[in-house]
Amino acid sequence: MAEADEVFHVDLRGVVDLLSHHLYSSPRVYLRELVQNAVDASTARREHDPSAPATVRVVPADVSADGRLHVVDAGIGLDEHGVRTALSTIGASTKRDALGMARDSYLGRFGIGLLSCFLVTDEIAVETETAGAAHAVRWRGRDDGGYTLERTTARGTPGTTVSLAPRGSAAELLRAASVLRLVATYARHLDVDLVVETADGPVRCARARFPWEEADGAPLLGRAAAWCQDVLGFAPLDVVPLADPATGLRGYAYVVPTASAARPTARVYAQRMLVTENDHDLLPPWATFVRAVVDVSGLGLTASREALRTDATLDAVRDRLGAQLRTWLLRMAATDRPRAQAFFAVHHLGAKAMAAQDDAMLDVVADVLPWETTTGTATLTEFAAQQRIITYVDTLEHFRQVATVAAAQGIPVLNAGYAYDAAIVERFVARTPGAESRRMPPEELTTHVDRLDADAEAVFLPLLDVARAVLARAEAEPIVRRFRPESLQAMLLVGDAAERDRDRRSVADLAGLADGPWGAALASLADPTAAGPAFVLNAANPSVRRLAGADPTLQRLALEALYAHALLAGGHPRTPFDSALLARALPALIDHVITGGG
Ligand SMILES: Nc1ncnc2c1ncn2[C@@H]1O[C@H](COP(=O)(O)OP(=O)(O)OP(=O)(O)O)[C@@H](O)[C@H]1O
Repeated sequence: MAEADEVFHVDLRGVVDLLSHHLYSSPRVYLRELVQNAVDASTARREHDPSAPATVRVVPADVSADGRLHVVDAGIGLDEHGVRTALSTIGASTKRDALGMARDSYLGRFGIGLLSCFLVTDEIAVETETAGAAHAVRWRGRDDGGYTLERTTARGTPGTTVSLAPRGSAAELLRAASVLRLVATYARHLDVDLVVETADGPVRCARARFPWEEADGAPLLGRAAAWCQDVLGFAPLDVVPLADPATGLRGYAYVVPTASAARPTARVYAQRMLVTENDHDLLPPWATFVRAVVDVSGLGLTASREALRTDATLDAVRDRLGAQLRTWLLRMAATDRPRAQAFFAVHHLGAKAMAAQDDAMLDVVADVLPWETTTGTATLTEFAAQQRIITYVDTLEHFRQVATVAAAQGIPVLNAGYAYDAAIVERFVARTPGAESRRMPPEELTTHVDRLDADAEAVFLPLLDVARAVLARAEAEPIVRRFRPESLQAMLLVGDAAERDRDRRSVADLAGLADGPWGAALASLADPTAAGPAFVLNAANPSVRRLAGADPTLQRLALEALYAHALLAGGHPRTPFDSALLARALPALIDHVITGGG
């Protein structure tokens, strides 16, 4: 059989269903599409006749005489041929040029927007007329893909009226209250006279200016902040103007007043019509400290017009906007230190995320951001100026373990326990001539405290024996050292390997497996080289010295209480053994004291 060239067949009902019910996230978009068509028709007419009115009138279903919603424009209209080729052909649009490129002056482009009306109605009626036409055209399209077309008497003025009879479930969306809300959401910034008829008379709804268009002379932050409060619901800490001439983008990035780790959101308008209130692609992911509002003409939209199209242009715009935010931050840090400090106090996480990959930002963070150290608060630059080697611990837990003792001994240790900290320290050192860094394992602190001589240690040997028995299940090794502060009776130092080992035992304890065959399997996972946690008693502390001579029962109870206290003070994760000990240690000690040890 000879090869025949055939074309696809289209199941019209399926296509209409797909493009109306499944493309859009909500039936609310029907009004946006109708207003958009009316605005485009007005724009097209004014290209030939600049004095023509740019008026769009919406008559909600509960206000009109016939119970239907009407959108009336004085736009270019369609003749019979236009109705057949544009309105009755799915995917055809008059808003593209000969090459199929969307024209910048129009909002529409795909030739499917009208179908979104089938989300709220079973039939779309259009009455339309072009300038000087002998007659008008009435078209009715049904959601099964069929339509009728007839000529009607010309009114003598061009324009189009689209009418929708509400479908039961969506009727609410065609009533005045919803229409006003939808118009305020999507269309309040459009440059047309958009009027919604209500029972109380016509309401003018558009022509709102964007905050960057306000020219009332008030300072930038004040006037932009009012808009931000009104639309986004918060008072911004600062405002960063955004502009991208290549895509006609203008906007503001508002610095949010509270710390946030979420991806930055942008409220995006395209040619003044709202696209999305929640875009996550326009700004770089590290810009967690802002929420943006932009209007753009040169970025592609998805077919539902509810999101920016992710493509190379969007990637390039994102980079350029990121550069603008970065420049703003760097300039602020260089020229207005108090403001920069206020910014960093809230947004250190976002700034650190940037600094972890950007050298200029790293310099700012090193210079401005305060870090917690055992010798007080300092910037990285200050700390490095005092210490040749930056000693740091890289978890919060480790810092809690070492902070008191290191502070008392004057050992400078930096808390690099938050996200990005350790990476920033390493990058800073790599960029700073002569600087070095060293990550300190917490158990190393025992080498910074004084050992006792054999005679002094002998006094504590019986106490250490009791401690060993008490802490056998905790597998903590009791030792005695002399260290400052004298007021600290004991500390618990858990190193990396010991931490892993504690986790393993915690699992076994919880599952009740410690003594069965699984216990042996888990035990075999233990790191044989692991130094267990060190429970360090302070020989410089008077209570500990007295405890060395106390009776064994009091020693046992007091040691349990000291261990419990060290656990809490170090903020260590607890094994079930620890929890049980924590629950009983203090009550048992109190009991013992009250009953006089009897
Ligand atoms: N109010 C109107 N006045 C004049 N022509 C209109 C009107 N509404 C629709 N049309 C014509 O019908 C065509 C199809 O409209 P439709 O809304 O389906 O698609 P579009 O606006 O071209 O693109 P998009 O799918 O992006 O909305 C338009 O291109 C336009 O030619």
